[in-house]
Formats: sequence, structure tokens, C-alpha cells
Amino acid sequence: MLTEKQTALDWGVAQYISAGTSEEPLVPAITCEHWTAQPVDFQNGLAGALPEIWVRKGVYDRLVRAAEALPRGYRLVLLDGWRPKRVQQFLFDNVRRQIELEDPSLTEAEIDRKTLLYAARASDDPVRPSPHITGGAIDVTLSDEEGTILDMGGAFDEASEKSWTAAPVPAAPAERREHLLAAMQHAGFTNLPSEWWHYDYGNWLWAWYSKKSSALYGPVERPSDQKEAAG
Ligand SMILES: C[C@@H](N)C(=O)N[C@H](C)C(=O)O
Ligand SMILES: [Zn+2]
Repeated sequence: MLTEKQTALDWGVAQYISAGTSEEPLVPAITCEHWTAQPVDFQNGLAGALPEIWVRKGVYDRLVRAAEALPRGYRLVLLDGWRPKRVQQFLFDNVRRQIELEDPSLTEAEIDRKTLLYAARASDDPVRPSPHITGGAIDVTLSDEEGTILDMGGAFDEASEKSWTAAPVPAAPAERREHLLAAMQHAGFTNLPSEWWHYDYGNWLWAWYSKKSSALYGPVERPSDQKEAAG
């Protein structure tokens, strides 16, 4: 089992990776033959969350490849993609509060460090945006062919060590995590080691884990949101 230090990302790394400038559009990834879309933030009633899951076109295409690479009997379930900044802020605050309540002896710095294992700061900074604000991050899990969500050895968004991709979970969920990881990596995604469900393509997190000096995607807004802001 990795230590927290080995698992935790140093969120300062992005300053060494040049900003992504791709103008590739965001597209909706609705339920289709490849996957089931279950937009959890919207289903949980978060203010500003979207009823569909949106991702960059390049992410959409790679999700198709990942779905096709899964062994028979498994189906990809998309839980979260592009997020507005206010939703990212809510998720960060929520995880931070949870961590603070669980162990009141933690210092502010320790709470921040633990929070960053499970939620990124809300940022639309061009060099260091929150991964989901780039449209290059996707949260996924697996179901069986009938659509029943499978046990992955820890709940989605659980702020605990069980969420680490390499956590010592029972054999069946461990195997599912491996299938998910293999299919997503085959399609070109990288995984955030502290979350078995979080994958990236094209953003600075992907650039960091795939040892590239430049990201493809920076922060982005949906065209309809841009029009609203302008008008
Ligand atoms: C909040 C959780 N689902 C998530 O997406 N965490 C990563 C680290 C993020 O906020 O980008
Ligand atoms: Zn995520």
C-alpha cells in the first residue's frame, strides 16, 4: 500500500507545465450504447450542476475506446465531467468540512493537505485550472450489463484511503478497479492515484502524470454559458 505522501499529488506542479489552449468544444456524453450517464452532482441537487455530462470532444472519443476495451459483462458509467466553478467550490468545501469533522485535532494545513487528496481547489486560472473545469476530467465507475452499479471497494467520492486506486480492497472490487484502470489507460487517460474513479485526458493533471511539458486543455465554458455571461 502506498503512503499518503506517495499518493497525494503536489498541486503546485502545474506551474512547470504550459497552459492548454485547445479550442476543442465541449460535447454532451448522454447515455448511449457505450455507457450510462448518471450526472451525480445534478442528481444530488447541487446548485449550478448540469443535467448532462459534458466533456471535450477528444475525451468523448477516448471514452468510446475505453468502453470498447472493457471485458465482456462490464459497462462504463459516467458520473461527472465538466463542472462550473461554483460546483467545484461546493465539492471542495464539502470534502474539507467532512475531513475537519472526522478529526478535530487536525491543523488547518493538515486539513488542506487531506482535502486535496479528494477535491481540487476551485480555479479557472489558465495555467492551473481545476481539472474538471477544463472538460478534460471524467469520473467513472462500472455497472453490469443490466445497469446495476458494481461494488468498487469504496463509495464514489468517499474521502478515505479506500478511495486510493491501489488500496487493499477485497478481490472482486480490486479486479474491477484493475479492469477500469486498464481500459481507461488503453484509451489514453491517466488516473489520479487518490481516487479510483477520477481520470484525465489533455489537462495539466494528464500532462503531469504522462510526463508532458504542455497541457492541451485549459479552462473552458459551455458556449451557452459564454453567451449568457456576455449578454
Ligand atoms: C470531488 C471529486 N469527485 C473530484 O473530482 N476530485 C478531484 C480531485 C477534483 O476535484 O478534480
Ligand atoms: Zn474527478
